Amino acid sequence: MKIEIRELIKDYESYRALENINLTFDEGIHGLLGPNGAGKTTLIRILSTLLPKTSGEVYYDSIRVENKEEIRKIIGYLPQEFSFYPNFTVYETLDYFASLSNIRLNRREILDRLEMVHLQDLWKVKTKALSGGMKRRLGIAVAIVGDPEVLIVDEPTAGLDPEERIRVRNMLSEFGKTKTVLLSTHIVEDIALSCKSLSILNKGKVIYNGTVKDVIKNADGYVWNLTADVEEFHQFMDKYNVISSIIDEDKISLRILSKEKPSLNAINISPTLEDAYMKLIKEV
Ligand SMILES: Nc1ncnc2c1ncn2[C@@H]1O[C@H](COP(=O)(O)OP(=O)(O)OP(=O)(O)O)[C@@H](O)[C@H]1O
Repeated sequence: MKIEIRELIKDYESYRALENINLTFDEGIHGLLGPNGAGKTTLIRILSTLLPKTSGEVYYDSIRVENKEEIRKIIGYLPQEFSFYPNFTVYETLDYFASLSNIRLNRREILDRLEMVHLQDLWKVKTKALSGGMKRRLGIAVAIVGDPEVLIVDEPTAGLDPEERIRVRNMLSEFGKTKTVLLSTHIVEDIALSCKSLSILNKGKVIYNGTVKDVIKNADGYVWNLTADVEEFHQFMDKYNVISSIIDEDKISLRILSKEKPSLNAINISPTLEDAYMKLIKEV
């Protein structure tokens, strides 16, 4: 299913949170990346019919986003913050949310869905006993309970340990094979490892829209590695965008974003998605 966003504007009273957004998403996983306050949650809430837009158009194929009832049948949404009844079991939780969406599932179907998110062995466990990652996976099961065409997820891996992050990413990849998935995050690595395309938002505007590969190419020639002593380190920090610094005995190894070579001993290195993202955000 295709999501088409045209000239979208969102104002919170006098504050413009989204400015002329034009984006199109179809099957596969699309990343939405941006610093805090960029407007990602605002965009996602508009796409999920939870927030009215100020102007512009949003279509799911030919259905307008104003048609809330129809859209809610098409999308599954996993917000950043959510909670379950603590004394419900995993099984009861999924059963309950399915019935809220007027979806009738038999026992086998509920267990099958729990298997999709690798929670089948925990079906009898109360949700209050689940870890953060397990809760997030149950959240995904709830979001996809109606087998939606589109899945919208806001920061699904925040606060998870590396193993759970991989699990959640793999689950989204599996779903994205045939459906449209919109993944909002500020974790650059999640995008690098799972998304076919990427939109970067900053201060309410789209500052990049394209493939992960192309945005990395944009940063070619801009990333430098050099070593400095403590005094030089402070000078570099004042003058350049320093992406990272690692102390190695009495020297400091720096990763710097710069159009020009920052020092004689600087070596040009291949950019990562994080470098490319920082280059755009810092307007280097
Ligand atoms: N209800 C509101 N009233 C006024 N301003 C708001 C409201 N909600 C959000 N904003 C402002 O709109 C801007 C975009 O917020 P939004 O939550 O969409 O950003 P975000 O990219 O999702 O950030 P985060 O990663 O911190 O959630 C921010 O400056 C925020 O302060």
